[in-house]
Amino acid sequence: MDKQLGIGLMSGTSLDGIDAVLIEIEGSSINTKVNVIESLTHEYRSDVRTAIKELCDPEIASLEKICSMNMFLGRELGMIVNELLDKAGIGKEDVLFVSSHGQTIFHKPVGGESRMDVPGTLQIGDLSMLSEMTGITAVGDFRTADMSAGGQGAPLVSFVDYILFNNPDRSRAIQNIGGIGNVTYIPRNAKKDQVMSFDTGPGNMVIDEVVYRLTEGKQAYDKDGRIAYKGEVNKKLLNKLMEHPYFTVKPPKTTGRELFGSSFVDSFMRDSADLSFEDRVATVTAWTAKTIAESYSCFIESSRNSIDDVVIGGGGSYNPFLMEQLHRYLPNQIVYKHEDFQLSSDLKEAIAFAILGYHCLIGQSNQIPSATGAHNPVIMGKISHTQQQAFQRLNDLRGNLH
Ligand SMILES: Nc1ncnc2c1ncn2[C@@H]1O[C@H](COP(=O)(O)OP(=O)(O)OP(=O)(O)O)[C@@H](O)[C@H]1O
Ligand SMILES: CC(=O)N[C@H]1[C@@H]2OC[C@@H](O2)[C@@H](O)[C@@H]1O[C@H](C)C(=O)O
Repeated sequence: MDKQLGIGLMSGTSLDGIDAVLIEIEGSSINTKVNVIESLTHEYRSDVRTAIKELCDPEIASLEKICSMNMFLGRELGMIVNELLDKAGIGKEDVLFVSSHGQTIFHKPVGGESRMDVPGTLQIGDLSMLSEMTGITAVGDFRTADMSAGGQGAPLVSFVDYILFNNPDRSRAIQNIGGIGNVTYIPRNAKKDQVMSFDTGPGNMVIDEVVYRLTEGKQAYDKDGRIAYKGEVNKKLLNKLMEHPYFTVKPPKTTGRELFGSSFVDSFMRDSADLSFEDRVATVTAWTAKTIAESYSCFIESSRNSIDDVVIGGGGSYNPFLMEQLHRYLPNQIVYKHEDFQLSSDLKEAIAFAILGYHCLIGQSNQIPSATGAHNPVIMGKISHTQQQAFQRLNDLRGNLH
């Protein structure tokens, strides 16, 4: 089959904005080959970020605002795709698909007591709007398919980590530090069903919120760890933070703003009231690193499993204080960044969702049940065309597949 052009869009839980990447893709599953052609990052305006953050809080979110934001983000995604194509000098008629993660506003991987209280997840940024704005087939809404098969609906990037990092001689933990942290563990020479994955806990989410509050909204994150470097880690508070019940839950497990969002930071602010601004930031940053390292020793390392390499990605890899702490807590592993493997930490998830979307279109499973806890493999994703020509391009590809 020929190489195809596709676009991946990632709007992650840190709410920093939207990453867009134009790729060339060929092959499938473990033989997938990807080449990045162009990319861009669109930062959310602060009013958009605040509005989305409100939608993540069930106490203040309204149905009307969720519906409007779904269409608004679909339009934003469409504008970004059109901008990316202009930048690359490529016309929509040459692009097979755009695959979008969507903006998670709620994620509940485990149900409750009542019959109707089943697991659910919602990623907004409407696919019809995206397809209509671009004239390209849009793919998205991946997580519900995994949940339908009994999975946690995350981490989905595990499928792509297995393709990119599987190695005959090295066992690897691929660690994303976005809003939330998640890891994919790939033993040496792993078969797909030996891959394990789970959310380790907070990524930058708590650091960002603490910085945002203490700078009264002037700073959205601790750029280059500058604030943390000026502080000291408070051991007593660090140990108290480690007592959060999420860290004792066995994988597969996922989390989000529901556990580590506003209410969590409210209690952190109370518990740390007598510390300086810098000490508070240093402590949450060290804690973030420690949760990652301890999740490996509790849930990955055993008499059968060991980790040779840790490969850090996501925005947290740009925070040197956080990276130093990770080195400190992981003395027995070689700690790399995605860039050491010629992959941009910023773009990795957008590339990953392009790969997931492509597999959906060609009808191949794009998920690893042992990673998400699903009982069987599924093809994740939903497809929207809105325009005849977009549908026709996909139909031609499918004709070539047979
Ligand atoms: N130079 C930097 N110094 C410190 N932190 C940084 C730097 N650059 C990025 N970050 C952190 O990375 C975050 C963004 O990370 P990323 O884009 O990986 O998150 P995401 O994709 O939204 O999250 P997720 O993977 O959870 O969905 C920012 O909010 C910030 O905290
Ligand atoms: C529900 C949701 O959006 N989860 C995200 C979040 O952000 C990081 C972590 O928690 C991860 O498990 C997941 O995203 C990545 C892209 C994934 O599914 O692999």
